[in-house]
Amino acid sequence: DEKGLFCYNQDGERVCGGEEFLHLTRIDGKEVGAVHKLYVDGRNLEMTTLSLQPLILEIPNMLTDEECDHFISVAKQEGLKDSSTGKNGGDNTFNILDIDNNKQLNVLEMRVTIENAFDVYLTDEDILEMYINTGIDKDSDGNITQEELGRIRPAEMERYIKKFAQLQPEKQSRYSQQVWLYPDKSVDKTFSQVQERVSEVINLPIDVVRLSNFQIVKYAVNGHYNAHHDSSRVDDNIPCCERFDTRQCRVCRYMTILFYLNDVEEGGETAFVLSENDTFATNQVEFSEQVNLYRKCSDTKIRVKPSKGKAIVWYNHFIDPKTKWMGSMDLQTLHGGCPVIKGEKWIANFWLRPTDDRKHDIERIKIMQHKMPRQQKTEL
Ligand SMILES: O=C(O)CCC(=O)C(=O)O
Ligand SMILES: [Fe+2]
Repeated sequence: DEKGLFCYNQDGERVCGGEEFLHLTRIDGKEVGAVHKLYVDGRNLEMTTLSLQPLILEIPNMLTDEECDHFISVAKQEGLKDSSTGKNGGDNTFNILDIDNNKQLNVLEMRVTIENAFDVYLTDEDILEMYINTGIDKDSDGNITQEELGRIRPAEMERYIKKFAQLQPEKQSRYSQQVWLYPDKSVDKTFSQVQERVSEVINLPIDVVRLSNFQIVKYAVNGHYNAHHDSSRVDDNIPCCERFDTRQCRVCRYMTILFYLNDVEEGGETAFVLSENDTFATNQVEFSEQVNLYRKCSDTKIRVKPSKGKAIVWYNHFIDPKTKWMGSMDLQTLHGGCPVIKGEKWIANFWLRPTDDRKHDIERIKIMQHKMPRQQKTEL
């Protein structure tokens, strides 16, 4: 029945309609500390507003202990691999960031150059040590001239930095292991059940919730993830990666639902770097020391403590008032994972992936519905 294709829950009622019916929703967080009580899947849940700018909501016990254990065991079965941010050289070229344009690199400029090219966060001491070990700073003045830079080949530099990052993995921007689960289909009962629950709790149509990916991440001691955005700025010239399979595409994730799968003995909070009253330019912060949660975690105002089964939810994008679909990115969602101090930390990232192209997303949903007949709740 074409007319009943798209359904969502409204005040506990399931309502369905045609294409024009499908829309994105955004929860009204009301005020910080506001608690919204829910009864879902036979359990009482509470959703608390942690912040309005950016909008962050917390739902303790959204997953049961059994569900958490299940996801960890599936992840272990599939096998976890070292995470990477995809920004770690590889082509033996990199941009030299001579910020003051004086044709030489001071220690700060070298630090930023390396961060940008290899995603490795060195201290000033590490950089001076590199100068000594590679002999690049011929006159030992701490400044690298063009001539001195010419003494080292990019490949050699890359090898040095990579070796360094291997020996001190906490200096990478992201130090964790991960695995993607259930690409496209929700063959796993627990997973489809969780999708249904997410749809009810955040009041988003199940079909939109199913446009998602699911990633399990494990952090050991010192594991962390520097502050970043989960999505990207809207850019009409670059399509979302879901729309065209081109190399030049951007990651588009309307929402993030982050589940904590275990209790962490110490550390491992999720930190939001830009909160409520910060009026400074978010563009600047992205490239400042503040993103370096490995060193700066205790400076952040909003820090969420992991707790088994808890979910935190935030909206990486606003809703476009015209299209009622995914609008501009909320720059204040800049966040990351603080270093684990004791124990290990397991999380599941559940990324909702509508793009800024509503028409195309409707096609994606139709294809998905066609491939995967809607399961009845009683079968789950
Ligand atoms: O580990 C955390 O608390 C945050 C993880 C995160 O931001 C991510 O995986 O994108
Ligand atoms: Fe993230």
